[in-house]
Amino acid sequence: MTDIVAVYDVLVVGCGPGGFAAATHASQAGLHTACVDRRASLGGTYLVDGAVPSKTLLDESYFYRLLQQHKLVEQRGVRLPPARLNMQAAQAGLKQNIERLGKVYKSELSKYNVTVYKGTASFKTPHRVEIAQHGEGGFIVEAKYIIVATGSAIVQCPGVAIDETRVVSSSKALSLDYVPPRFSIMGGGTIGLEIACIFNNIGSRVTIIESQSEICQNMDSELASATKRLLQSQGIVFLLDTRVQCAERDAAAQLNVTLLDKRSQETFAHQCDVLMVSIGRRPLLQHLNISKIGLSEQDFVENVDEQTQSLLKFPHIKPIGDVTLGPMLALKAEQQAARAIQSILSADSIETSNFNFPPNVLYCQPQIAWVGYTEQQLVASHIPYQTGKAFFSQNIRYNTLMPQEDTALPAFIKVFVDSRDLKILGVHIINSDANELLSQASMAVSLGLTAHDVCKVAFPHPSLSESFKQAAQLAMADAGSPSINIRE
Ligand SMILES: Cc1cc2nc3c(=O)[nH]c(=O)nc-3n(C[C@H](O)[C@H](O)[C@H](O)COP(=O)(O)OP(=O)(O)OC[C@H]3O[C@@H](n4cnc5c(N)ncnc54)[C@H](O)[C@@H]3O)c2cc1C
Repeated sequence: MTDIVAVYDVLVVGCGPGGFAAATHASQAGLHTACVDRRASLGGTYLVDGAVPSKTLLDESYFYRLLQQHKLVEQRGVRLPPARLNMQAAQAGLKQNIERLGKVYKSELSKYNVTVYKGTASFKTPHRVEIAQHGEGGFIVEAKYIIVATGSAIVQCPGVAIDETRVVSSSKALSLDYVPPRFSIMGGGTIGLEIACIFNNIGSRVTIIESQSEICQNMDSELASATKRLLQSQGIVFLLDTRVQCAERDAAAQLNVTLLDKRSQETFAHQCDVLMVSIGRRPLLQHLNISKIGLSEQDFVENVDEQTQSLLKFPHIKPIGDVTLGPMLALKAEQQAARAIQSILSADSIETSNFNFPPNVLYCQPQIAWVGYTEQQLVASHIPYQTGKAFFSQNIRYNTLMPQEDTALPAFIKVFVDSRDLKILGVHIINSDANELLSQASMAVSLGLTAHDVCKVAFPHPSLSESFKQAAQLAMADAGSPSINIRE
């Protein structure tokens, strides 16, 4: 067997948000730590082909779209020359930014004395991992604990082969340096909708093909239908209850997509220049050779102690982030990383975080954000609730801001409270700054605050956040329940 080159307390496999957080926590706690990633740049999906490129391009493309709408800007006295878009320059700027942030990851790890290896890790024994580059035989490192933070990969669809030219993944879509005239997306979830907005903003004709009867299954139904109306008003076309059967390229390099209307059971043809497949993501364990140590993918899904992030079969192996069950979000990866390291240091002091209701944001314009129960969930769980809904059109700060596009969709914040004790159960927002507004809502839901608690707090004036307080007040006044019990 190849020699062991180093022995660590903790080896972290994968350096996305989860792996990075695990490595820095471990090293700060005095554990001898190393981290390995197979990509050229650190930062994982999040930095290289996920949140960072999608949010950057969303912002840039929205700015471009606003510049096209002279009337809005001119109302405020600004005169502009016609704006032109250079996608190659936008991509070059994005690449530079990703490289810069990748270097920040690297220098932070070096500051904390974490050894960084570049290569693909695979198990040799439960405590030994081989690190190889380009499929060549590598070297072995040994560790007392191994954190598996290898992330996720896209789910493929039979009959729709991804060639990364005409049929593309989200990673490829986010690196296109041209504007496809017709851009279609298979899947109306958050990732699909955000990328739809980018291409719609820069002038593609965008169609979303969704096999369900609604987009964004995990959203409150009022918010989901408002989102659909909003995006339709911006020009995006939705084909709901429609399934992609196959996609073939013709001699003219056009993509012919065969669609099935689930209601009529009839097939029809759809043409586009690029089709993005965005029907979900699955845990990525492919390169780890887990079968070598007698593990299966099932062990990572079903047989994990969530309190300590440990595999039941091998408690020293701790999966975190997208590779685990539940929402695939960077914040989950980071919180699980902290928990995994805490469990190594002392099983007694593990803090539990509220993962049941992570905050969610769809970064379209205006943004859609939500935390906690949806109305469907409240009804299904038989929880008595009261609702307060405040429109931002009544908010002073909102009225001092640059006018947003006329989307014919009123921006609002909706609060659900438990009728029995006025605990805030869910908050749902449409507003250009919804991501920032959601933080206080998330705090209220996680900490179990009541509408009464929120109303006792002084909010800055004028501020958008005052609408949260107003909605909480309205929820208290919603006389749905006869048995209101205000906690002091
Ligand atoms: C388009 C898009 C937009 C998104 N937007 C958001 C958002 O707005 N907010 C949010 O919270 N989340 C967002 N996400 C999800 C977020 O990116 C993930 O939840 C997050 O990256 C998961 O972190 P992780 O550390 O588990 O894995 P990753 O970030 O995927 O990192 C895993 C790393 O492990 C490496 N690796 C895999 N196998 C091996 C191996 N055998 N050896 C060595 N290295 C290996 C991979 O190369 C990768 O670098 C988005 C995702 C996508 C695709």
